[in-house]
Amino acid sequence: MNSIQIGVVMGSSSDWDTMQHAVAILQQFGIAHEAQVVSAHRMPDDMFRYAEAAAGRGLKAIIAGAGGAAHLPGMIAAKTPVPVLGVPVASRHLQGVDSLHSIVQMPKGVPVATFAIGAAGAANAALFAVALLANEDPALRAKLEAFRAEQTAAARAMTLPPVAV
Ligand SMILES: Nc1c(C(=O)O)ncn1[C@@H]1O[C@H](COP(=O)(O)O)[C@@H](O)[C@H]1O
Repeated sequence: MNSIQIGVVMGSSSDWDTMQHAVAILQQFGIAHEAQVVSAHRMPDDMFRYAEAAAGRGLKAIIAGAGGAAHLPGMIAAKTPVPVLGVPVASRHLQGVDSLHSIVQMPKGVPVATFAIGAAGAANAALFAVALLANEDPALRAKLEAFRAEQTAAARAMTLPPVAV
């Protein structure tokens, strides 16, 4: 069995609607991954254990999504040298601007690569992880290039409706 390469964690099961878009991309590219709830606020000891074990387990990157006071990606980054890709989940009251600011404003020395708010950000975090892995994997690089080519073809095929005014 392939060892797990990418960890996907999120602060709550309520983040799954967003974070499943990252997992869907990893599945599409056949990347061995895991997905689970890990909260810095609600289960800090578990979060520490997850982050401390990540490098030894061979994880190549961790995609961490959280909403509101989104400390999870930054706290994981504080405890592991494994690259952390942060996904701001849209929050109920501030639409995810709070999540974005919480994740992106890391102090110098502890980076979190921060993506857009919501599903597109989650998908892009996974595509970025695929691109990292593809540096060392020519077959995966070819799959990524095919994905891009399909996307280009779809964009070129776009047409616009007639003017409606
Ligand atoms: N931001 C964090 C963390 C954390 O950063 O450790 N743990 C949970 N949460 C966030 O709280 C929001 C509401 O969670 P609930 O829906 O469970 O109340 C979620 O978006 C979650 O990511």
